[in-house]
Amino acid sequence: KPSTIPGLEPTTQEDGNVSDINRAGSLHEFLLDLHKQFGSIVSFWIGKEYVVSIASPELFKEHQGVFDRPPSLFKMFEPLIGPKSIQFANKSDGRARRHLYDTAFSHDNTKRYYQTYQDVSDELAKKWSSLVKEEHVPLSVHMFAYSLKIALLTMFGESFANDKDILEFRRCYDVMWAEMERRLTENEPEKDSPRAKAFEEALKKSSSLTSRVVKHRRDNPPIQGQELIIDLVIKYSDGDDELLNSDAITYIVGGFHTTGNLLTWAFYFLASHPEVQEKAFREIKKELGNKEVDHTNIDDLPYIRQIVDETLRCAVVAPFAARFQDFESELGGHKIPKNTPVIHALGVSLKDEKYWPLPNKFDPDRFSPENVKTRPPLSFQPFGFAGKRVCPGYRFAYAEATVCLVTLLRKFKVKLVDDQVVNPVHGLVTHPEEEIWIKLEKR
Ligand code: HEM
Repeated sequence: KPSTIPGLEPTTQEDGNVSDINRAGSLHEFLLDLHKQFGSIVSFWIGKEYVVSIASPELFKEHQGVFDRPPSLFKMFEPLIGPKSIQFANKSDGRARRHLYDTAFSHDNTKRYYQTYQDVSDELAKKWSSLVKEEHVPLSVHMFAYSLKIALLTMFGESFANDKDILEFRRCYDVMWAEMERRLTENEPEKDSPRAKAFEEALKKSSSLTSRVVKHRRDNPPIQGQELIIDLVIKYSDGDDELLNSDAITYIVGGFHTTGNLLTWAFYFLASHPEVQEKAFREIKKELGNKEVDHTNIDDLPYIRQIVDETLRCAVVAPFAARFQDFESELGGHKIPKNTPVIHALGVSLKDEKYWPLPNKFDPDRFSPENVKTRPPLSFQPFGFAGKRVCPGYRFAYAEATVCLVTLLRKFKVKLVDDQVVNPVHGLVTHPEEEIWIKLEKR
């Protein structure tokens, strides 16, 4: 045993505890069980690799300065985001990229995206208005269309404003993402199999869409201070097109898949908790009247923020992050062998009964100012917490979700279609197993 950390012996030499993870349904559910059994620091084996997982504010604090991410745990996403993606960049390269790229999502720069959030929200509101009464609406289809359009417009610019390209990108993306999720539990497909070919074709098409945007941005550089993430990636990659494509797709994937799911879960919770929906509506009416939400008044909507926070917690939108150190270290009084991946079990800590009684209950009041004061800040870290490498898009996600919620909730009551069983699937991001169907009533 490489350390004194409690946990599992490998079930088989070859797979370690992979069969146990598959049996649990997902890494998140496996970790929920393991931490319940052994405490806030645990160990297990993925194949022949020894892995540690932590899930408490105290242990998170000890890891707060660690930047490097273990490449092995996210390897299966390499075909989609490319080996040179920021996801895999460590040390000075990773830090330099984050330093540059983060400027696109700084507090000041996020202000300029509000108009896009609003325009795309208005488009969706118009579509909802045109639906017939009692029509069944596929919630995640609508939320993903919304979040993809926003991601492409704000990160790639207006040259991607064409709905045909957005739909084409979406189609490619669905093929690629479905293949990535299959690879979590199945082997890679044979080289020339239909599955492999479909993946390659989708990747080629989406890359050619990206290349067109890059050419357009190179030919029409933005004025200083107006750079989007794509311009900063072009700058950093300095002619390395593989890096350029990798980081461009990483930001689109990071920005659209997560927020699409956040909004899907938010509307699902609101539809199943009409009293919360009414309270949100009253706040919007009282604080904004008919005004749009923007950076000057978003803080006047604390209850909407509570709903977003409770959605991130209760749905566990992103269940984990991870770090490693290339030297022997100590954590929770245990020695950690060098290069051991340490999972930050964000999702396990978001369901810790010590801080979240009845953890599966959706209750935005957990985030009232009085209740927030009773918990350590590291008990709620849905965007990660370590090494100045938290999710770069957290401000973006809050603002995008708020504009969408305000625009739609002030115009519609959202209800669930009866008799649905909604089950979460916890991959790298948590999504519903099947489509969630809603009905709309005009206010
Ligand atoms: C509900 C919304 C979101 C959630 C829950 C979420 C969650 C996360 C988490 C947990 C990480 C790992 C952090 C770590 O390693 O400590 C991460 C990384 C990342 N996120 Fe997000 N994210 C969201 C939205 C976004 C948005 C809107 C963008 C783009 C603007 C984005 C882009 C990224 C990127 C590029 C990384 C990797 C950064 C790096 O390697 O340093 N995410 N996100």
